[in-house]
Amino acid sequence: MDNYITLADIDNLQELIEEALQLKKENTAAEIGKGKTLGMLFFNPSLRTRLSTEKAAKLLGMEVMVMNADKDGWALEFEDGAVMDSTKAEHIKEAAAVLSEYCDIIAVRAFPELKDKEKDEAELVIRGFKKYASVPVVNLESATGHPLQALTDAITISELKKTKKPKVVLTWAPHPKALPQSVPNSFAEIMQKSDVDFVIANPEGYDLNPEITQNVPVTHNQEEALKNADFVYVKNWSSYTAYGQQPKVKGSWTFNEHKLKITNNAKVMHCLPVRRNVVIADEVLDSYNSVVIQQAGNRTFAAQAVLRRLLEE
Ligand SMILES: NCCC[C@H](NC(=O)CCC(=O)O)C(=O)O
Ligand SMILES: NC(=O)OP(=O)(O)O
Repeated sequence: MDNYITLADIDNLQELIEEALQLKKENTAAEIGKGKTLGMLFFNPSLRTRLSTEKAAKLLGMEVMVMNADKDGWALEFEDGAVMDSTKAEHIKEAAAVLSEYCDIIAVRAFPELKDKEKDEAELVIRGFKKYASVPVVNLESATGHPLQALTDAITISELKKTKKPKVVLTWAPHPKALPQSVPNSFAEIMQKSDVDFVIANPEGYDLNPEITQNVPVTHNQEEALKNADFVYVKNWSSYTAYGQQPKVKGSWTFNEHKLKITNNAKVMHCLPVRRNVVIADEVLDSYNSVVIQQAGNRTFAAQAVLRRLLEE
């Protein structure tokens, strides 16, 4: 593996899932990362990604450096040929090259601004690092994807499934803020690479990028979709068509006990952080059906499997 920027960087998903589960079982420190450094740059907040990736790197024997790039770093310019006479002090060309002098792997989190679809889809930050770094680059959630989260999600489903081909529903839920499509995009992508019966339920106006969802059935009827579900992945996202906006929604989409009862006693997933009683009701999050903590725990092993692949190159 040369980089981990999108799920297309995984050549054999099943193998990577099995490796991660093996790492979970072994839980022993390795030597492969000895003398190597992971540098993580965060342009947005994080709890899980930051700590699970740091833990994963340390389990592999790596040193870790973390920077809150939005607060502590120089404002970066990404445009080629820019005349830098305004607020941006450093160009990505130098920043990525210099980081490559200090780090053996660079990992970056950079959310979308959700104002300009074309700009967000250009993935200037993560692609800028890829272009100008001379070491592997890892996506810690970018404008359009969160592949470490998706790998974790696939690992968790693989661990918990009771049938060969479980029914998995990705359902939209309300949220007070406009959120990225990154998590649902990557989840939809990884489910299409998995042996599952996959359906997406979202209100009108919230269909994800059709280039990502492709032939996945999309329904605007949440209750219909939830019937017989073995796994329900609850997540809010802002509109893709009315880009970054939050069009008015009919009915209640909060995932509560009533919705859970429609399913086949489904395991309930969420990437976290979750707004309780807006996205998912307490009665569900605090029930046996919720696997969000196990899911977050698996972030370590997903990151460990990916970092190990990158170190092996
Ligand atoms: N990395 C996991 C989710 C990150 C982000 N959620 C958030 O920003 C939630 C913030 C809040 O609830 O205020 C998202 O949906 O992509
Ligand atoms: N799920 C996830 O990426 O969590 P953080 O935003 O806390 O890293």
